Amino acid sequence: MSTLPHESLNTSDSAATAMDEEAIEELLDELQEWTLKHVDGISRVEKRYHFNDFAQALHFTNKVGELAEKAGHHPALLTEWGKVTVSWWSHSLGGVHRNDLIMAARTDQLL
Ligand SMILES: C[C@H](O)[C@H](O)[C@H]1CNC2=NC(N)=NC(=O)C2=N1
Repeated sequence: MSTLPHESLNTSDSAATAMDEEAIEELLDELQEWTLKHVDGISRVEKRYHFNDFAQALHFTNKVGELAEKAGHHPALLTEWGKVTVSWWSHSLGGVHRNDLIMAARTDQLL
């Protein structure tokens, strides 16, 4: 069982380094269907969720938005008919932090 969904975000400066790929992949093993992507040279963790129509996809998008606002950590969200793509990375670090994996786990719990 992954502890990720129950962890608090670490916002201290001493924790402000992006994870290397091996460490990210190890944590991704604890999650379902999240993958490591690179966009413009920046790592992110990404998952596509499937729904029956646009309204359900939009509802989920808004729930992710609420989660993000509460945490003060924000994803990229792409809402389409029947699907939502959620991408987490830390803009300030230009890469993936453990916090992003925690947010990924919390996103799964919204379903
Ligand atoms: C001031 C504010 O906390 C920062 O701009 C936050 C907001 N949300 C954020 N979200 C993400 N994913 N990465 C960040 O670096 C980030 N920075």
